[in-house]
Amino acid sequence: MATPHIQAEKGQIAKVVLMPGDPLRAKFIADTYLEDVKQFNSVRNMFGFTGTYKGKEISVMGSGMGMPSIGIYSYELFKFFDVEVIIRIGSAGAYTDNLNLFDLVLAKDAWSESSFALAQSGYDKDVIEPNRELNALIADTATKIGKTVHENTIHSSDVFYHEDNVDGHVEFYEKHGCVCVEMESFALFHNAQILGKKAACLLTISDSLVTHEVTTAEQRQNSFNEMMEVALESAIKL
Ligand SMILES: O=P(O)(O)O[C@H]1O[C@H](CO)[C@@H](O)[C@H]1O
Ligand SMILES: O=c1cc[nH]c(=O)[nH]1
Repeated sequence: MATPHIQAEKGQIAKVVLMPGDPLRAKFIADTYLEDVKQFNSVRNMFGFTGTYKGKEISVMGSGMGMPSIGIYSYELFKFFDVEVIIRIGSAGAYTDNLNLFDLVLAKDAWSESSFALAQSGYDKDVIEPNRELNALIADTATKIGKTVHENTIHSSDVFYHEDNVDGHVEFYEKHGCVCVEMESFALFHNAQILGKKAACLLTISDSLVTHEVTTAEQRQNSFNEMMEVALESAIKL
């Protein structure tokens, strides 16, 4: 049955969903990698598609930016559409010069200042883990297809633009061990845990807060092929 934000019937969404923030990246993945594609959502232009990859049914859907947004979509997918696994595939800003543009990071866990989990379920800690078995599968898949992934703690932030009087990338790296920043995983991992489902987060470095190198908006939409291939090759083993 459709929810306020997803206009699909249960059987139209696969058990495994790949979830970029950008709905146009979801469309790019469906157009580039999936066969027999059917669109299942266009509410608020948050595009969702189901198709097959190497014969396995997979869905791909945008999450929007930030925890309130992915909090809604991931909750509805897990709770009302029987989705079992969500692999977020996002962009991230590097907090260390050990990471270069286009490097892949697999979130070992997500540290956050967000009140999302506290408000949602009373969870009062600031770190949440993804599903460990799913992470092991993704790391193993990456190795098998010749891609390097850095498995580290990430910062899942509520804020894209910080003022100078509060902690910035140096402090997030030194105090909390976060190697890069994105804005959704903490809420995704939380929803997966409270609903007994599985989630992971694979990221491509799109810019560096240390060196100030950046990728373009077009590259962020279309050029994250290595991450997409690791996610797809992992998804067919689930
Ligand atoms: O590229 P996506 O998946 O949107 O991820 C990152 O990019 C957005 C900020 O530009 C935030 O959503 C952040 O998490
Ligand atoms: O959340 C994000 C994503 C990419 N780059 C950043 O600086 N922040």
